[in-house]
Amino acid sequence: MNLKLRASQSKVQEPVEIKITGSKSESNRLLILQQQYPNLSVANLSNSDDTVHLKHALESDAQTLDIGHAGTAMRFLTAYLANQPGKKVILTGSQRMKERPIGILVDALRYLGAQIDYVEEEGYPPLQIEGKSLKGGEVTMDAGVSSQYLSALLLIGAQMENGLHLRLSGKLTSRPYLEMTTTMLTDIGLQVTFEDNHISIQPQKNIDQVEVTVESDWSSAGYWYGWVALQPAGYTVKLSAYKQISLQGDAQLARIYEKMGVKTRYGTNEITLTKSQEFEQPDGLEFDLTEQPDQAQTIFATCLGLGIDLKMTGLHTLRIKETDRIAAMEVEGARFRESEITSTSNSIHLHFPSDSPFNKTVRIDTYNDHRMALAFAPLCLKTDLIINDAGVVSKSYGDYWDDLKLVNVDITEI
Ligand SMILES: O=C(O)C1=C[C@@H](OP(=O)(O)O)[C@@H](O)[C@H](O)C1
Ligand SMILES: C=C(OP(=O)(O)O)C(=O)O
Repeated sequence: MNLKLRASQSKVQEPVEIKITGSKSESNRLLILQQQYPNLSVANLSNSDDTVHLKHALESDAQTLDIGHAGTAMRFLTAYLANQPGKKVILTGSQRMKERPIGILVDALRYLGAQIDYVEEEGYPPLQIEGKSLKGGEVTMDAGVSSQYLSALLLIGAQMENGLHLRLSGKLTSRPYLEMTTTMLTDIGLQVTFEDNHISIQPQKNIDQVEVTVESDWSSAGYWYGWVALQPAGYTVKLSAYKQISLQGDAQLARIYEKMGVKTRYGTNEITLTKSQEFEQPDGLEFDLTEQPDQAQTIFATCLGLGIDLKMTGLHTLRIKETDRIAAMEVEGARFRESEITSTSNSIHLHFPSDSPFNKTVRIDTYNDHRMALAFAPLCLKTDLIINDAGVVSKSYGDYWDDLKLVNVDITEI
């Protein structure tokens, strides 16, 4: 499905209210925990494809489980299934999933006694997993490639006879996601400590009855920050259901987007985003996104729209996500207006030699990456925009196109 988007900058009006589905990161952790601790109940689960895939995989008796493009589901299921005696499955995913490394997690699980074999290429899915009752204990893992490997192991930590003592080596990446995991474990009643580079989880097979409500997805809120940033002063939208104190690292969007003129007001379970009257556009911005990797495309598209020079660092995980996101930004970003875009293995620079106009109609590819479509869509405020394979958004935010219609974006299938 290819979509054409047209929009004009809105007059200041009564704010539209958008309700965004639950966080996919919180939901995916809770599904794995719920399977091991049936006393846990969950409200406001994400309706994203990734969460639905994980839920189906956990409920399935099939011998082959295909989790599509869902990276966290792949990593979390690998650890979970490895600790399920009697289970024998092949865990696989999309072609891209077969290119996303998993060796660090498999090595750690094997070290703890797991039976996992590579079906095709060493270090990559698909995996053949024969579940065992793992004893747990001490293990060291490289923390610099993906925090998902660490979270995967932590989620089964308390179910192992000796618990888990995890030592992190290297420079930790995506820290807020790891802290989300340790906090959630503590919140449901498990004993966890996280000091320096050492995380310990005490063994515990059962918990008391507890209900957790998933906060809405802050990564999805990012596209609304981008949308508001490109509007005239005074423009407002309301998003629910959000809290000021969040488990999600992307809640830092409120601080990040102040620099692009968006103010955040926190209400009861909602946030109000307003384009500031006082905003003076900076010539250039610089962000280290080691802790908010999923916002790279969003910030890039906003700066492209506003004409702000941008330097983003800390992007080393982007090359192994749904697509090589640094390469995708470089190629697709260049379609909008004259600019210089350069990159390294872990950074991207956007520079405007002059105040260049937008090309009349722009068509972008999305590379099976939801965040390419989600992040670039607000640029329809600047030019008529055609998004190829726009259905990709369902990986995290399937209601996006309907929500954009609420703010008067004219969307047609072409
Ligand atoms: O644990 C999680 O829920 C996630 C961790 C991050 O991955 P990395 O740790 O690989 O950067 C993030 O990019 C991903 O969207 C979700
Ligand atoms: C990187 C992402 O997801 P995953 O790694 O779970 O596929 C994402 O949603 O941006």
